[in-house]
Amino acid sequence: MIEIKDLHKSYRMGSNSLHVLKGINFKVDDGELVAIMGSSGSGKSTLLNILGMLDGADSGEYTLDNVPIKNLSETKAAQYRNKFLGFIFQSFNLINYKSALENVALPLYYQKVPRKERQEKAMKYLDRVGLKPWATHLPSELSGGQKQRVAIARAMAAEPKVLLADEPTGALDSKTSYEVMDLIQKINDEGNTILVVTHEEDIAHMCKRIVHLKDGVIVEDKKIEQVRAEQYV
Ligand SMILES: Nc1ncnc2c1ncn2[C@@H]1O[C@H](COP(=O)(O)OP(=O)(O)OP(=O)(O)O)[C@@H](O)[C@H]1O
Repeated sequence: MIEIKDLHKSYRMGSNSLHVLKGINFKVDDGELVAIMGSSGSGKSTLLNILGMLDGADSGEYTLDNVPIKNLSETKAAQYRNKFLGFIFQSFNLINYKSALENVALPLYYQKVPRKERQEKAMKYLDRVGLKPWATHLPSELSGGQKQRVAIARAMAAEPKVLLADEPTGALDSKTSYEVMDLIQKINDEGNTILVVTHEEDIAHMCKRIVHLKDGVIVEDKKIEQVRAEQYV
């Protein structure tokens, strides 16, 4: 599904350059649930932004679903991003003046899905995350965990091949974090490929594989026995 080879990324700061990713190699197969761990500044978000096609690498190869992501035009990149990738953020990134249902339907609107189908699909995914009764509510009327579940439904609505989650539990208390991880595990059980950036050990152990970044290189990449979140909710 994902393959990256010798990926490098530097940021320019005045006359200085900060080498953030220093030759990253890894492969993610269909159906994996991977935690990307590392201390602050190790390059996790930089890597996720490149995987999410929100930013480009300086050198190296990135192949997503057998498509080489290099030198794509803005339009093509946006098309691939919408088709292949769903995003989940720490701060939910919901639109405050739109209902839960409208938030979930939004990516479908951008994909020009007809209105009726949009509504049906959005409701289906809202139901999938257990929030059908909250469809007409605004984000301000939802708890943090519910907001993240709406964001997960929104990420899933366009039926992407990969879900990329950047600190999805970072703004939540432990119990709510485990509820969100329970949902992420169940979505993964259904065969979806998911990458989760986290600096929390317990959250990483709820994935099936941990990739550990340190100073822009992968220092460890191991499959693990998954801890199920369900027992803590
Ligand atoms: N747009 C940018 N311009 C310049 N430097 C940047 C930029 N984005 C990130 N950096 C720097 O690159 C390094 C890696 O940042 P990155 O956000 O990828 O780390 P991270 O592991 O995700 O950290 P955190 O856990 O704090 O989010 C940091 O030193 C950061 O200051």
